[in-house]
Amino acid sequence: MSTAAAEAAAAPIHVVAAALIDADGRVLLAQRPEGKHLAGYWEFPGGKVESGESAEQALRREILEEIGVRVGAVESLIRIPWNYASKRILLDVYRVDSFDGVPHSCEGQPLKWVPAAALDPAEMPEADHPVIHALALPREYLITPEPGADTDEFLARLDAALARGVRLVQLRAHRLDDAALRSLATACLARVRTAGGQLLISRRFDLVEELDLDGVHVSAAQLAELGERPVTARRWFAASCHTAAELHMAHRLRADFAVLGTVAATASHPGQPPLGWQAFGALCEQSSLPVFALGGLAPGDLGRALQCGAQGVAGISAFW
Ligand SMILES: Nc1nc2c([nH]c(=O)n2[C@H]2C[C@H](O)[C@@H](COP(=O)(O)OP(=O)(O)OP(=O)(O)O)O2)c(=O)[nH]1
Ligand SMILES: [Mg+2]
Repeated sequence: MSTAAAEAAAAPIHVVAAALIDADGRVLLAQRPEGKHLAGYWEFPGGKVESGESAEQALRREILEEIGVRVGAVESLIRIPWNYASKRILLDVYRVDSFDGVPHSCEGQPLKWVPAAALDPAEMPEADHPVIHALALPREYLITPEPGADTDEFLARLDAALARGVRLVQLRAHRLDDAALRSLATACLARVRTAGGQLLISRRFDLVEELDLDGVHVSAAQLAELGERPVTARRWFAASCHTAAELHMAHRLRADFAVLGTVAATASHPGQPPLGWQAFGALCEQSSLPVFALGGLAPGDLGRALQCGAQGVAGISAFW
């Protein structure tokens, strides 16, 4: 193979797609036509970026051509590198909340609106499964500090974070005995659920069903030991990662999202050399999972994280 041919073979097909969301929080899906790759599956409208076009230009063109609406502001949601048997794609998905016109089928493809919470991976292409998770996840992920003796103060801090808008929380309590952990997790769950949020527990996947928690977040060391996904599909399965190999392992074990760090230097992990934003961004781009940036960050770092292709920012002290 010539060098040019090898490069062409190595470059994935850049596909842009829109998660078009209406005022009721429903997402527009289109059915792929007979005779094409992934025929019959329901996809996000979109198509290939043509030469000379930016991703956003391609998105606007494809959406106008396929469903006849003019797209307003767009927000990058997730970029998914994916290998099908017959082709490699980079599925570049944007969230579109504002558009002009009523979507209609311009190319004969059936369309339907589906509530975001009811998107069914079984009827969508495999590359789209991480998009379903990205749509369901917020931009901020709060990880609690290790609880001290004062439970009331801990719960008051949690209430304050929820009042500030936090909706995804990981209870990270490694030093409590089982009885105290069960009791604190139950108290946290009630508060988080009242706020319309979701509670994951650090490491203890054995407690997820028993306490009806929303999921588990495992350490990188646990990830290496697990043979399979430790919770059912209706719970979150998240993993802490620091390297490309760990992100790959998280994907292989069917994790729903990852937390990647340490991005910046932190007082809590002084020995750990930070990745920096550039290396963080490069790892994020290679991963097909939604990835939260962690380590020495504050909620104000969200913009930077999104530029790197992250789902959002995670943190302990600055978020608590
Ligand atoms: N538009 C879109 N394509 C998707 C999604 N998920 C997914 O795997 N794909 C794949 C299917 C195709 O291989 C490729 C999209 O290309 P396309 O729609 O422009 O092309 P096509 O297969 O219709 O083929 P062509 O005739 O245009 O060459 O990306 C998705 O959600 N939306
Ligand atoms: Mg298309």
